[in-house]
Amino acid sequence: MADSNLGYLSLLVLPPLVLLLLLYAIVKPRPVRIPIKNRHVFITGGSSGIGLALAHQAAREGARVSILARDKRKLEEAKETILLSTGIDVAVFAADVRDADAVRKAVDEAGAIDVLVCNQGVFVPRELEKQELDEVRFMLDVNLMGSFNVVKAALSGMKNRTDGFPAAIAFMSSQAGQVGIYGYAAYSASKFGIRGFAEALQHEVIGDNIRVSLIFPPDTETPGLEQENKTKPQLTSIIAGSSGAMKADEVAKKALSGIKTGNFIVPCNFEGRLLAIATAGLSPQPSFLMAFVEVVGASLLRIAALCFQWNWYGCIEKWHAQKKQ
Ligand SMILES: NC(=O)C1=CN([C@@H]2O[C@H](COP(=O)(O)OP(=O)(O)OC[C@H]3O[C@@H](n4cnc5c(N)ncnc54)[C@H](OP(=O)(O)O)[C@@H]3O)[C@@H](O)[C@H]2O)C=CC1
Ligand SMILES: CCCCCCCCCCCCCCCC(=O)[C@@H](N)CO
Repeated sequence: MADSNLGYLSLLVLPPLVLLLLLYAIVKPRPVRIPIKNRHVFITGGSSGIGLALAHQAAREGARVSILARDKRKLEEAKETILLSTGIDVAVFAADVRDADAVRKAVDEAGAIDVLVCNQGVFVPRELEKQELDEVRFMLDVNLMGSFNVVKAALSGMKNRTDGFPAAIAFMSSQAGQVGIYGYAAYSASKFGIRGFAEALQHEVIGDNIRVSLIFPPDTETPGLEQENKTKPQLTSIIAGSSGAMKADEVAKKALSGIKTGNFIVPCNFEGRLLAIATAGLSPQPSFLMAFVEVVGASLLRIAALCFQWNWYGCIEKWHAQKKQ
């Protein structure tokens, strides 16, 4: 009797244990700690919202911080508030990420970067039928091509660093970069594009001990969101409301801790963790425990994903029915 109980027990315990061991052996790139203190953190879009919160936090943790954005006045304001609250003097660079030469000049002047955060972003949600191609191009240029310009400018300096510590390149994506959403055709495309960029880039920079991170925030209270909300289609708000809103400070905290642990996928809230498992795909995963959750959770989360789609398509149908009345 005792023997058969033991048999059942081992049948229950052994498979997950073997799976855990297997995942422990195979996950790559291996886990790392990326130090921030006394290192150069360069943040694009660091004059407002999430980027500004991140600049504050990095400065508070003893990093040397540089921020880049277009508007000189906002940059100076950011510099002032960070100096007041942390005593750290951040370097500011006025440039448009769409201008590759201006970006290169700023990055050269700033000096070799240890932690690069491509956070700049623009978002104008609108049905594609009502959106001009100029607006589509604007989002793709700033969010996607802009990130290429920044990484291209920073890469050789990052590879040639001499302190021996691992470095990081992080991208501020969005949950709209994990699932396409009504009103975000261009925006989602720009953020999905960044994911392909990041996955490929990680292959190319791992040999230089550089870790790539993708951060996926939900709606976050920032000046950008306030602006966006003025013209957001109702259905966009309804669907995006499936994920709870966050404060910029909270997102910055999650982002920085994800970057420091070298995680490729960095979710920011509970819904974000579900999304990360549901969309794990072929992304790298340094944590064997997270890999275990992904493997075990995959089919269950596919069902959850289909329930969300059922709900969203229901909202869209209802909205169309109301419009017809
Ligand atoms: N807020 C939200 O709900 C969410 C935001 N995100 C992402 O987070 C990032 C930051 O968003 P958020 O903080 O809300 O945005 P904000 O609009 O508050 O700030 C955007 C920052 O990017 C800079 N920026 C914009 N365009 C350019 C450009 N062409 N060249 C250089 N800098 C530029 C802005 O400065 P300036 O205008 O002076 O250039 C500003 O510093 C974006 O990538 C966004 O897509 C993701 C999910 C949710
Ligand atoms: C399998 C389970 C799934 C779980 C939940 C799915 C929830 C999806 C919500 C997506 C919200 C997108 C917000 C985009 C915010 C943004 O980027 C704009 N504010 C522009 O900045």
